[in-house]
Amino acid sequence: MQGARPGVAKQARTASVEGPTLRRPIVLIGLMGAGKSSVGQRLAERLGVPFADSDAEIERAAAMSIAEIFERYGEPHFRDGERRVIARLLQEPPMVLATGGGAFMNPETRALIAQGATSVWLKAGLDLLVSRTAGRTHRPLLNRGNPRETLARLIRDRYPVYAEAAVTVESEAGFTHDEMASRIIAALEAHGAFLPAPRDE
Ligand SMILES: Nc1ncnc2c1ncn2[C@@H]1O[C@H](COP(=O)(O)OP(=O)(O)O)[C@@H](O)[C@H]1O
Ligand SMILES: O=C(O)C1=C[C@@H](OP(=O)(O)O)[C@@H](O)[C@H](O)C1
Ligand SMILES: [Mg+2]
Repeated sequence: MQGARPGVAKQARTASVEGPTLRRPIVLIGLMGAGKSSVGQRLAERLGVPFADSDAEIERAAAMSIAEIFERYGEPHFRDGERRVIARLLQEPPMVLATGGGAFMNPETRALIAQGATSVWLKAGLDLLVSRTAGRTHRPLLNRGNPRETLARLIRDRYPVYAEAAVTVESEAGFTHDEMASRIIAALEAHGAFLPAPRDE
């Protein structure tokens, strides 16, 4: 496996010096605006592992934006691609994977994540989600109707399912991206998501 992916090789080389080694991939779940993509990137840097975002992977594979995929092929087509992309990424060496907000609602994806990864729910309240998604047009579900009402409905529908995540971290206003990454690392430590550091003697 050595050298298979630069980020993983770096993690293996530096684990005892720089930081903890992941037992399994970390999968970030939560609603639109919770910080999965941006905090996930920071978290991966801090852990010295690769980062992937299922939305970005789908866009790259389809060579079009998510909004275009929804418009041209419909949401079910997007969901199918999302399920396949996540299944593929979970085969790779441990990384931080940010998913799109709907991914964990798929029972097959949820089962794969439960078997092969540590899921982290970035749990945020309605006001924060509304403010962090306002003025952006790349999320098709929020481009129609009233975004606050849509997000409130998604909280009702999805939070009972997101609650199945292995770890929950509250995403609150006032915490920077880096502070959120620190909170996630602390929660992962408490959960036992890292291998014990090798002893020097
Ligand atoms: N802790 C934070 N502090 C400040 N801004 C944040 C924080 N977390 C997320 N954001 C911002 O909120 C927006 C949505 O975040 P994003 O990572 O795209 O969320 P998600 O992937 O969960 O939809 C982005 O502009 C991001 O920079
Ligand atoms: O919640 C959802 O169903 C969606 C969330 C989006 O990702 P983010 O949660 O990263 O915004 C993206 O996958 C798509 O627009 C659908
Ligand atoms: Mg995202």
